[in-house]
Amino acid sequence: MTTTAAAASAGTAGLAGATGLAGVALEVEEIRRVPKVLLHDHLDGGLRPSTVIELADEIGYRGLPTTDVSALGSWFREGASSGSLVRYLEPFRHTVAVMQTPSAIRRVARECAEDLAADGVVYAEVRFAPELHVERGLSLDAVVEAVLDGFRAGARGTPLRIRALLTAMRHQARSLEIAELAVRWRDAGVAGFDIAGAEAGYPPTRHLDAFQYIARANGHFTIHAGEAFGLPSIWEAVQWCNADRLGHGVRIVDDITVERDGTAVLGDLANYVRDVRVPLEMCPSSNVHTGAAPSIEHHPIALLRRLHFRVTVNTDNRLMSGVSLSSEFATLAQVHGYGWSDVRWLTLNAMKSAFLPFDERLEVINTVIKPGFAPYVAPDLQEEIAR
Ligand SMILES: O=c1[nH]cnc2c1ncn2[C@H]1C[C@H](O)[C@@H](CO)O1
Ligand SMILES: [Zn+2]
Repeated sequence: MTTTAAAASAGTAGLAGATGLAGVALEVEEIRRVPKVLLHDHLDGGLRPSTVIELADEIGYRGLPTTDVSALGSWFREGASSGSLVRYLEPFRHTVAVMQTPSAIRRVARECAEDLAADGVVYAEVRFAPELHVERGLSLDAVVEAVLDGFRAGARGTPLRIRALLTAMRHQARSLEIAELAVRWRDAGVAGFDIAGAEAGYPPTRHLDAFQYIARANGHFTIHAGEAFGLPSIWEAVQWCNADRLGHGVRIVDDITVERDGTAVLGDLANYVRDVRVPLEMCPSSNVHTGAAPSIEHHPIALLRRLHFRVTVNTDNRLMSGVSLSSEFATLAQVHGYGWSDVRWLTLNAMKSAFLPFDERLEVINTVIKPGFAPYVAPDLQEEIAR
């Protein structure tokens, strides 16, 4: 199912979604071969289980629930499906515990870049919270330096371009400091800023000074919002903080009513988010695991994609959710019938929304993404929706 002929029949970029040839869902191995873009992936949520065990052994960390590689992978995945963001976040204490020295951080970052490149990702923004990696005395700058070193080493010789986003933990009070750190490292591989962690009780406006600092420095930021809390969180992120993108943003569907005949009526906030093309960094499996969506089948991505929101597909935490970007697309293909033109549309959405300079985004689109999908999407289906 990888020929042009097969691709020519592989669905439309239109409203109905699409499957591969004759309703056959795209396979993960095929999806791995097309160029993809990842905007929302946590460094401390994507370690290889074997690396967690080896690093724990090196530093004498005794807190792991098991030292069997396969059992540890399963343990992380099982813990993730808790239906609650707060519980979903608990296992990060183990990955963070083994990422406290420059060599460990460098290794995790290098392997992250290697794994993304092997999955066919050509542009990635990977985020982490520097403040979580200072337990053994590292400075915030040393943490960032180690990550960027690792990214460079892992991406060397591959088509992957990789940048870091610096995350501040929303329940802590270091966001301004982290925003300053992001601006300090902007020319060395840091593309932007973010806040993450438990959402309920910690609204985006709590960190307004950090966002305003980034804005005054002409920088970019995204905000985890509308995942474990609803519209007020999205509204604050967009209208008070002026977020460039929304991490998840799934609860924007609370501002959309679908009539019996399928007609969708958008509220003011949903209209605004769609009108100004606020990119939504959707992470389907993670959203099911944290309870932000009931299932992949009933995930808001289907409606939002149908309504032409600026939807993108992401992994969030490859270790905890047991996914890769290719597997997320394969799951969507299987459950929602997405075909090559849908994968291409979602990929173009992501590249348009990247925190890279405009000319570099255009270069990736024109020299990597469009040629990479050309064998799979018939020319008449390659028209993408404006903006
Ligand atoms: O989906 C998420 N929502 C909120 N916070 C998250 C999510 N995934 C990971 N995090 C947290 C846990 C990590 O330790 C932190 C920095 O990557 O970000
Ligand atoms: Zn996230």
